[in-house]
Amino acid sequence: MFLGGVGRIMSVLGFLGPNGTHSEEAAIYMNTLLGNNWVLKPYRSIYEAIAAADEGEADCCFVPVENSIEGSVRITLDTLAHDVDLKINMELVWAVHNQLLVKDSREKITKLISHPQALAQCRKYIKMNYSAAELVEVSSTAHAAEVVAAGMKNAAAIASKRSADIYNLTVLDKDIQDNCDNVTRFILLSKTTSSINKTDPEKTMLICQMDGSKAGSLCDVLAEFAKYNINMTHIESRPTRMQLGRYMFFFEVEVPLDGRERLIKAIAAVKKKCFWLKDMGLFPVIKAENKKWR
Ligand SMILES: O=C(O)C(=O)C[C@]1(C(=O)O)C=C[C@@H](O)C=C1
Repeated sequence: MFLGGVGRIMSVLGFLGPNGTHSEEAAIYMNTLLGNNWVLKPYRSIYEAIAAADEGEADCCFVPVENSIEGSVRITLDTLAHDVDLKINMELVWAVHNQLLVKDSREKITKLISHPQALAQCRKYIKMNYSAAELVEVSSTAHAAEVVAAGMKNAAAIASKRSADIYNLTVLDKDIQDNCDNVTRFILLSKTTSSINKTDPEKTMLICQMDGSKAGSLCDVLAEFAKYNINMTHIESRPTRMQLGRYMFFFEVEVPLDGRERLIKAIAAVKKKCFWLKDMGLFPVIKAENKKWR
């Protein structure tokens, strides 16, 4: 927190920088939507943004957790499980529009530079139009735009329209992602579950490890969700980092419309079947208006 222009204490929200990333665009949208006046602070990596919120350098952070084409953002899941003690306050589903940006439109393009997620989201476009181009992965889409703006020869960045404006680049091709339904889920993380958003919670995330050497232990956990009629929206496994072949699970489940009672019972039952369980808190889900939802 720091003192704002009128001497008011303002909250700091960390995001993957530099300015112009999809993360920043989504964070600006959320800031406005919630009527907040948070100061947005760019970090060099998703890990650093999350760590800043955990260590109190930022009050909260806003990071991607899953993309509809490329799947989970593993650094977010792993950091939540292994390195920090944070809660999810809300989820924003954000349409990701990727553009092909150049400094000089007369130059031949032999290099495409972007964040690995964005390169993966545009695979078909790249194959059809730039199959021979070298793919250069960098820390964010906006950083790619920065590099092209700084004069990298024969290079085009895959980044947002906002990046084109900030770094003074030309949009050579619009909406080049493989699917017009390209969306990324972002989560707002902070030390506590607060009343940042007054909307009713719709989901929760649980991270846990069960006895992988015992037959049926995952099935036992899933059976508890089924028993309490709790709908699961996402399941993912990641290494525990302790031993090869040992995994932890990420479950995202819905809060029942008729109340939280069943969910609380289901979580308690699941906990009994796990070595450990991290409850990421209840949170609302907001669909951004930068896409027409079907
Ligand atoms: O590089 C960016 O612009 C980001 O905000 C990161 C990120 C990601 O890590 O998934 C966010 C949304 C898009 O899916 C592409 C990239």
